[in-house]
Amino acid sequence: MARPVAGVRDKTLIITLPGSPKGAMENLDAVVKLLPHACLQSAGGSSRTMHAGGLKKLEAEAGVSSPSEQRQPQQQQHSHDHHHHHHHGHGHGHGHVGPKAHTSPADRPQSNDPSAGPNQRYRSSPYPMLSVEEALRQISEHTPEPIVIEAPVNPSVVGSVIAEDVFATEAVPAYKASIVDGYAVIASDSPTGPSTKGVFPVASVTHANVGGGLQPLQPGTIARITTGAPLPPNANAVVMVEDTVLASSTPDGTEEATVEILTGDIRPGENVREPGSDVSLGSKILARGDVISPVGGEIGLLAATGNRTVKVFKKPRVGVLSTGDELVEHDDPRTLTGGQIRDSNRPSLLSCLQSWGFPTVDLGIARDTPAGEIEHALRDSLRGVGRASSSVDVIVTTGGVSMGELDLLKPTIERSLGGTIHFGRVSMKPGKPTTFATIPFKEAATSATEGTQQERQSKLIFSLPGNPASALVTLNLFVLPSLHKLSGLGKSSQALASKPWMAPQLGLPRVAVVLTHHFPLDPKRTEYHRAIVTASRSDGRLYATSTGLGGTGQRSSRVGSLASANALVVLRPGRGVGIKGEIMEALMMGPVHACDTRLIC
Ligand SMILES: Nc1nc2c(c(=O)[nH]1)N[C@H]1C(S)=C(S)[C@@H](COP(=O)(O)OP(=O)(O)OC[C@H]3O[C@@H](n4cnc5c(N)ncnc54)[C@H](O)[C@@H]3O)O[C@H]1N2
Ligand code: MOO
Ligand SMILES: [Mg+2]
Repeated sequence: MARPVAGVRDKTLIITLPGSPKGAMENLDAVVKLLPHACLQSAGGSSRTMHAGGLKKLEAEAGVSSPSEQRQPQQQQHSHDHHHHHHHGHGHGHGHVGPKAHTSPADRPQSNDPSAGPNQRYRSSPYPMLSVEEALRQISEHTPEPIVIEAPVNPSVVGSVIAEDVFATEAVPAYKASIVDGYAVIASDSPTGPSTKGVFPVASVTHANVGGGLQPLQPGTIARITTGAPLPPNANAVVMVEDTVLASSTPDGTEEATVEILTGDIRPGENVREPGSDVSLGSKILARGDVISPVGGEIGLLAATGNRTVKVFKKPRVGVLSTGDELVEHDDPRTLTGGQIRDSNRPSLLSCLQSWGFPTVDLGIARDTPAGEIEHALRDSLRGVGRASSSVDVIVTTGGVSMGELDLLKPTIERSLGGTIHFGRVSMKPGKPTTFATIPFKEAATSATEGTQQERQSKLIFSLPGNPASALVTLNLFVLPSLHKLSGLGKSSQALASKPWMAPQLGLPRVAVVLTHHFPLDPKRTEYHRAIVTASRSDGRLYATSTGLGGTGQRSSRVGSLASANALVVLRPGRGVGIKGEIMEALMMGPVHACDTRLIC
């Protein structure tokens, strides 16, 4: 309901906008086309002289460029929100200021309403171009705090982050246990005490799974024992079977009667694990912020200490939706016709998300036409109906975010779902039209920080560009850090404070790599060049080799640029090339290969 308020003081035009980002955008939209004109007027130009041909001169004096100049720098980074489309139409010689008076098509108010006709369609993007860093900051700011759940200790919990310190509910071992197979003995510390060397009657046999009620060991006797079995009362050491020989058998020949121990060097405690010596009862075994890794060590600790469940941060559920009339299921046996293409983004993105350990929901393909199909698919996935059996936390869509008339994601999010688009363009290659939005949604949840009931206010939507390489690169670059934050990664932990090298970072790990050849640079956008990073076996350095150079090698339609790639080399904008031998930053998407440096350099 808010309206922009405007006034002029001296030669300064002052406009106030409402506080909410959505309201500010809408209000700015309403006035932005008039701003150059208003600036010129407030700077002293009269409407009449401007339209009598003095406009160009005044524009030059006021530092406002003409429409043709305006189209050039669209890919530059902008430190503040401003729109481009408002400059279109100047120089057309209209008579009055105000939307109603516009006569030429380019002067008409522009809108993101998909049903708007050609007169009102945007001809330049109204979304400011953000730097990658600013886009990541927006994502971090609008990604909600993680939620705590109690999960069973089993392989499904791998990849989760511990939400509360965990303590041993049982000691390991719970009893005095033998470390070897051999004979439990009563050893002495004293040089004058009885020696373990000699022939001894074998009093009993103890296996690892013996129940209670072991007979105490009498001095002068020994007991056969297996690895891990409890020592009989009185026994304090174990002699390895290798240090003994059979002296005599029972009359029926089925058992040992006496055994000779060949060593006299056995001390009390030898080959014995004291109760709690691996993990003491009540000790802290895992700290808040620790990750339950696929290596198995953390699960092992939880299982060994009697923790049947564990408090972890809930992993976000991610829905993946492809959009576009041209898309055909990748496994459809029919021959493609016309402009049909295989939906490669969905299988590729779902695989990537699953490999990161997140539960996924395949939301299928939503057609651009009939109108409303995309909206319904998004609504269903948020409500947990249709293809999503329960509500998703994050939606990833591909396609429909650029400037085409069937690029419907942005208007659907804003107009139909009441969402807020935090950014709609990023200065990067590939991935320029990447869009990030939040949609209001209420769900009862337990706050990670308070431990109390609170409402999770919004769901996240990442609308990635349809071009396959763009979709996969932006999934890695933008969606992963958000999923990491939602999973509780990076939550403080005392254990981590003492091991700073272990501090988990959000998103892909960053490393320095040596270029094995020249890499071309984009003059304006930061490029995420798909590459294979190998670790040299000889000099301890990492080397990056492109997955494809030349005209089409890194084209954003070429998903093959990601086949065999394990890294994105970050190439800042510039002229010329990144030189062979230069050190650049790379983001690791997969494991490093080991190689012989001579093969690549
Ligand atoms: N006038 C402008 N046109 C374009 C701009 C621009 O700034 N101004 N940006 C270009 C860039 S950069 C990209 S990236 C693409 C982004 O396109 P959209 O996100 O709108 O995606 P679509 O138009 O739906 O499709 C683009 C391309 O990708 C193919 N596609 C879509 N979905 C899939 C899928 N699931 N699997 C495989 N391939 C898919 C689609 O068929 C198109 O070929 O816009 C440029 N245009
Ligand atoms: O920014 Mo686009 O993703 O280059 O093709
Ligand atoms: Mg498009």
